[in-house]
Amino acid sequence: MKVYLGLGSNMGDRAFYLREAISALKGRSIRIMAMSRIYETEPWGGIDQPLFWNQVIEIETILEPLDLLHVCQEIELSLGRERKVHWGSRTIDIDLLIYDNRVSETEELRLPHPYLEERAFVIAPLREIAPELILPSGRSINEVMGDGKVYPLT
Ligand SMILES: Nc1ncnc2c1ncn2[C@@H]1O[C@H](COP(=O)(O)OP(=O)(O)OP(=O)(O)O)[C@@H](O)[C@H]1O
Ligand SMILES: Nc1nc2c(c(=O)[nH]1)N=C(CO)CN2
Repeated sequence: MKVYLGLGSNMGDRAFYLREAISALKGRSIRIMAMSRIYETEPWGGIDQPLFWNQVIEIETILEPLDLLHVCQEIELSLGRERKVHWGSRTIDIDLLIYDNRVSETEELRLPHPYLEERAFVIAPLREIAPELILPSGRSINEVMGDGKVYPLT
């Protein structure tokens, strides 16, 4: 199944956490198919906190959505992620953005990710690796967040 994951870090060595998270995903029935560049982004959500580094990856996996979520959560924990402030600082956050054409409305797992189209820090890197993507809403990736000002590091 084709899945897009969103990664974010705004604590400590952000490059290290992004790299380690991606390398931890490998081999757990997950293949990395594409990786965006890293984008340095203003915190979204109204909390005053350090700049984020964000990245989106495309993976191929046989894991079911909840199993994949649990793998991501284990990796977050192993990299020192602590749940404190909602939308607050974190060493690493791994979100399931899109899982094939699956829709899920449970509290534990919402697919597609509920804020997908409002977050330039997700849309810009996603557009980089999937420029032809049609989002689950039926809108094309180029129609959404065209005004979001986020830039890759390199
Ligand atoms: N698509 C999804 N990807 C990751 N987690 C999800 C998803 N949908 C629901 N969740 C649930 O969201 C809960 C809270 O996640 P988390 O603490 O990472 O929130 P957050 O990063 O502060 O906010 P956001 O979910 O808006 O990025 C998790 O326990 C998880 O079960
Ligand atoms: N720029 C940016 N802002 C955020 C991010 C993130 O990854 N990048 N994650 C959040 C919690 O989900 C809240 N705000």
